[in-house]
Amino acid sequence: AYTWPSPQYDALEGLLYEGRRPDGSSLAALVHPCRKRTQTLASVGAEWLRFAFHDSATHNVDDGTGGLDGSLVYELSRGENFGIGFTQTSADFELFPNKYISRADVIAIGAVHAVSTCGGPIIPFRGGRVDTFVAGGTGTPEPQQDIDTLTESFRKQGYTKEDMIKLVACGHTMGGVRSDDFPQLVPQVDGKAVIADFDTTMDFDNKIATEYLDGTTQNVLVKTDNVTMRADLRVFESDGNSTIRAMASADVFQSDCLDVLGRMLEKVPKGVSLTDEITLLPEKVTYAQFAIENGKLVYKTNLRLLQKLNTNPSASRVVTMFWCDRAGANKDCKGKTKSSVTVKKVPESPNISPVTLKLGYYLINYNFVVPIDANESIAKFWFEVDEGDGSKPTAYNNGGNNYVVDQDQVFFVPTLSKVDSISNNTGTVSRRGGGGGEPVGDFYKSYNLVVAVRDGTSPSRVYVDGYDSAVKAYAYAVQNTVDLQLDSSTTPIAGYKFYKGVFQSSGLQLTIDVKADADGQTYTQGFVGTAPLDNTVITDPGTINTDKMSTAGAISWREGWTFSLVFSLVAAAMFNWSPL
Ligand code: HEM
Repeated sequence: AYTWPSPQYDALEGLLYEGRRPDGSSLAALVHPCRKRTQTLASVGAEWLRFAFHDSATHNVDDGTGGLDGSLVYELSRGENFGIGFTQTSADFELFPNKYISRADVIAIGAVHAVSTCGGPIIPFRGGRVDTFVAGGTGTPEPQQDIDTLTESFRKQGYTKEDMIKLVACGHTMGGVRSDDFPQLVPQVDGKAVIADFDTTMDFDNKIATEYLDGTTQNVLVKTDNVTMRADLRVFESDGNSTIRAMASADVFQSDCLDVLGRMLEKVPKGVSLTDEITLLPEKVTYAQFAIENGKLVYKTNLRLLQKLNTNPSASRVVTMFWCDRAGANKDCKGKTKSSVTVKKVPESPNISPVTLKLGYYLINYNFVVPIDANESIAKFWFEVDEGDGSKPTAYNNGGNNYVVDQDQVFFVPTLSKVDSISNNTGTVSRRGGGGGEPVGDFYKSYNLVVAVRDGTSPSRVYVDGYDSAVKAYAYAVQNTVDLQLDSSTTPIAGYKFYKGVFQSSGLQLTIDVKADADGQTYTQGFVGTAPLDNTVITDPGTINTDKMSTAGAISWREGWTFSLVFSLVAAAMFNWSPL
């Protein structure tokens, strides 16, 4: 079962169900709601699904090579990967990989979002795909191929003939053939580029099958006069139309697609093992960290709860964080337990991820900022949600383990750090495995990082391991270690002194592991984001209560009620959104 923290699970779950990076950049918003591109009017979802297929299609069951491994970005000059949709999709995806989410996982999550937002099933997602930086094998099917070649191509990918028919129907229910890419099949209209949709809807539905069967199909790969290019016709009739006939049922269509697309996303090279299925966490702790804000030491975190669509939590709900000190008279809650109510409630639109929306939920974040006395610090925390209706409060305590703060020796201080964009039009970067000489882009980022180290600790080394795979043109990830120096000019705050150093990255999603070697061990704050640094929105810490019991059921107080209610109204106004 899941326990916090599970950095890879947490990261994958976030991109899948929140649809965005921790800093707010949204992947899902590019495709949802089943969007068309402004310029080309192409279905973004169709482009993303095709992208996933073409990356996956190099899987070879005979030697275990290829599959969803991100190799497609190095294979775009091949005839079998023809089309502007691929270039646009690779640009969509390039911002989203990080240390725990490979480029191939982004491609798979993109396909899950695409199918789900256009009305298809929720394809179960497992993560852990491993990226390659070289082009893979060939063998992706092409429309001029005869049925034996097509069948062999799918066999090599690990599919039966029936699977092949299903996959083509499930893929070609979205999008179409472009005059730009296949002018011999689709002529321009009035001198303008067009897309000939495979069926009459943009949706992920059984129309691709029903229209084919009733003879009204507009699918170019069935109808074109250019008989050689009638790949879909050859595929669909290759078993006497029996599979496609079954798929005329809306239910069969959805369940067949769930099955074959699920398997398509799990075609990975031999040796890659995927995670368990990433399911939506009913409660999730995010952004847990020490911080120094307004010259004071605080501990910040966020409890994310699910809320059913079209419902609101009780207006009298009070969400409280409890914690035990790490040192002093109340160490490990031997004396008093501290608590503080949420300082801000932020409901998120269900639209943040089409998957969460389809599951029937939206998310509410309860932010906590609690003042910390460095001499007492914090050892572990948990939450209680009291609906204020007389029912027993619900405890969220990480399955009985509580949320453990593993160390307080070293942490990143965003509010004292800053980032500059530095123009850089001259350099080039080599793309691994070919291409080469890609422009670096117009700028790189220079991060002035400040890290707090507990006074009294005399570290032999304070350093930052940075990782950024969201780099232009799918070049190598930026990966570097920078040693930090004691900054004796900044007065220590709350028992912490500061170290600083500069990290440079041409990427767009730098995360850092902050480390201090001291007392014969390495203290680490892992996987910290570097946005928004000196633009961090600061919320004043809440008030500490020390006289409350810590066990669920024993809480009888209501202070903070008005406080939390006011904040929820402010949050609703600020975000100009309220749950339907
Ligand atoms: C026999 C195998 C297949 C052949 C010959 C084939 C061929 C094609 C061709 C020629 C296009 C038009 C591309 C363009 O104009 O840029 C296309 C589009 C598309 N294909 Fe396939 N395809 C096959 C299988 C699949 C599979 C298995 C999937 C996914 C499960 C898929 C998903 C798509 C999608 C979503 C589009 C629309 C893309 C868009 O509108 O941007 N295809 N396919």
